[in-house]
Amino acid sequence: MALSDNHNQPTSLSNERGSHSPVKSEALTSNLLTQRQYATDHILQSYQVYIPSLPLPTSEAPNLTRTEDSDSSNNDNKIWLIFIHGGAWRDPTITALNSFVPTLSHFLTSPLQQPLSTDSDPISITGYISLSYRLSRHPAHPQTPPLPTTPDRPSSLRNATHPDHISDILSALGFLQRKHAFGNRYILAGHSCGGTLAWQVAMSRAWARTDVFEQDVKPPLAIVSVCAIYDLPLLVRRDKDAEAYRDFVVAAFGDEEEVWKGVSPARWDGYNRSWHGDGRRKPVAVLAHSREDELVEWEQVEGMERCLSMQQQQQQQQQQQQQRGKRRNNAEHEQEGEEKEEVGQGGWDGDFRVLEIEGRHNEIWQKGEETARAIKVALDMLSKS
Ligand SMILES: N[C@@H](CC(=O)c1ccccc1NC=O)C(=O)O
Repeated sequence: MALSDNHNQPTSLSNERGSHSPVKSEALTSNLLTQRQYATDHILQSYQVYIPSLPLPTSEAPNLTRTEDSDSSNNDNKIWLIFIHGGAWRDPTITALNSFVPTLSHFLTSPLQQPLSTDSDPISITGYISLSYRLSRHPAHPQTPPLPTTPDRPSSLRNATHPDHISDILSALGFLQRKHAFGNRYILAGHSCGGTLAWQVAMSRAWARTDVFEQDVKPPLAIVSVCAIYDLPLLVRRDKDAEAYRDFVVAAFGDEEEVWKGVSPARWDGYNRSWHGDGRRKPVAVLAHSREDELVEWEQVEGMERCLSMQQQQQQQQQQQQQRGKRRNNAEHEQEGEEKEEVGQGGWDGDFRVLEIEGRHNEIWQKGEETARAIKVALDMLSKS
């Protein structure tokens, strides 16, 4: 099977989309986005950004420094949306721009942008970002030997291997957190392997070769993973097209199954340590998956659901233990300090939902509607948390 077919011309799909998603709005939406670099070694270390409160750059002064460095109010309810595209860590035809524009269009043209509650200060999105990151090799997209890299000519070669992809995502988040000072006030959304990368941020592992500052990255308030890969060994063990799947996993992660396990979000048992609330809000996740997804099957989301449920149960058990401990302590007139000793070993205190969405794997990012819906669910969960 050619894993790269039928998705690489997203604009040509506009004919199939019907009247609810006019092409014009997508063309307008892409004009709202500006491309920037978060690092300078590779052309793919870039991002697309749209900050509605800022004037757009004019053609006379495209690089004019706007007020964006200081735009991030400390308002707790103003949060950022950061998107990570899919493409099996390697497909150069799925980009930060084309994979995000349909979703962004839905935010900007549908009632999703309306206040979510009757609160005087509802949660709202203050900036939209879509990240690029270095890609692995792809046999269907051969590369002519690129020109040598110089300080003003970053590399364009696609030969990344783990941990380059996650390292770029962490560099980007660190850069953006320093630039816009949004801390943990962001939703990290990703499609397919972009969802995997989003969860790897929440795993907060010291990925080999990542720089120290990247480990200071604050994980998000919410993760929205759409059609995501959660378990690499399970993905490769499938009956159908196993070789094609193995190819892209090996291109990105090498051929050691232990490495595949270590990077799989559904096999991480430390979310309690790596991704917890900030005292005011619990972390929130939406696992959006379609039963029509022909590339990443439903069993992937089931594995992640089991993983998170188990860690939530540990949390509940621990809370019950603490309650019992407190009652005992009260009864025995113990000193306050002792009950604190029981805290810290527990499970994950987050909240998550599996959201069934509709459509085939690539159709979902091409149309954007279901991704926008999943993000809206996360916003609702956040506004109640
Ligand atoms: N278009 C990709 C394939 C792809 O995106 C994919 C295929 C199977 C399962 C998941 C996939 N993408 C996840 O990011 C390729 O050409 O390799």
